[in-house]
Amino acid sequence: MTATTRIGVTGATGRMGREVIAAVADRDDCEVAFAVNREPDGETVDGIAVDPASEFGSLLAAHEPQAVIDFTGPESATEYVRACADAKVAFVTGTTGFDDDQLAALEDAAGEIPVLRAPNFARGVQALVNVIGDAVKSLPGYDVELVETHHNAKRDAPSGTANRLLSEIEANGEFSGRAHGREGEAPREAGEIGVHALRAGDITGEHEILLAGNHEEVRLTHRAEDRGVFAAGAVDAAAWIAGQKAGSYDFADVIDE
Ligand SMILES: NC(=O)C1=CN([C@@H]2O[C@H](COP(=O)(O)OP(=O)(O)OC[C@H]3O[C@@H](n4cnc5c(N)ncnc54)[C@H](OP(=O)(O)O)[C@@H]3O)[C@@H](O)[C@H]2O)C=CC1
Ligand SMILES: O=C(O)C1=N[C@H](C(=O)O)C[C@H](O)C1
Repeated sequence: MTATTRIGVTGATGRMGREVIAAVADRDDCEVAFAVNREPDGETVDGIAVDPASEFGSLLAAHEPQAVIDFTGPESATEYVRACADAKVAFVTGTTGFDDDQLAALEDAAGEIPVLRAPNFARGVQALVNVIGDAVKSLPGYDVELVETHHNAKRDAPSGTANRLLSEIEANGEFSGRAHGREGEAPREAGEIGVHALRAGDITGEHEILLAGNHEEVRLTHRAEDRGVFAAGAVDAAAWIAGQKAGSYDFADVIDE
């Protein structure tokens, strides 16, 4: 008999929180231990009662989940990870837009519990992260432009995924800096990476990297067609992290195992 991973869900009434609860229900080896949101109004999601975030600490103590899955905002994720560290519960976050202090808080917690942070839980994006460095290395001197497109309620720009891809690109080529959007009269500077964030409608999430030079172009595109893809990856991560020791992990650790 496989052990059941009991999962606490934050941001439960948000776009991703709802998907996470549905993804947990799709699996035989996981269950929702509890769900919270900032100020729920007696809501339920898929029959699960959503409690106020102010009760998070006492819910951890009462339900003893093996992991928490968080898709909220950087400030609240930082508060949740501290409470998880105090309760010795593993923490998986897909939240993006962390500043350096918030990233340091996640690192601190990772000294006490397993913490997995991934800006994108789609397996296709992980594949893109794996190959983009080689593509850039193979095409030195080519112009690189990144375009990410998301729904009109997304707060952070560029997306967390874009930042992750940009780190890989920068680590594998000679670039002078990032140019965010463009206007005015100057031509493109050699060595800059163009970065463009589009926000429109309910687009789930698209990332495209264009490499152009030598009278040719290469376009590497990932398009998420459904948020369920991200949620399924996050639940895979929670099931995996429950057995890990304290430390910082990313989605590649889950996929590579
Ligand atoms: N890693 C990945 O694969 C993916 C990552 N994301 C990231 O996940 C995050 C959430 O995205 P999404 O679900 O679309 O956003 P939503 O705004 O739809 O949901 C966020 C939820 O978190 C709650 N929340 C926000 N701030 C707080 C707080 N301070 N305390 C308690 N609860 C809070 C919100 O509550 P309220 O309703 O009260 O505002 C809301 O229910 C974003 O950072 C996004 O970039 C998104 C998709 C995939
Ligand atoms: O906010 C979103 O919706 C998404 N956010 C993540 C990001 O910032 O990269 C992942 C995905 O693209 C959807």
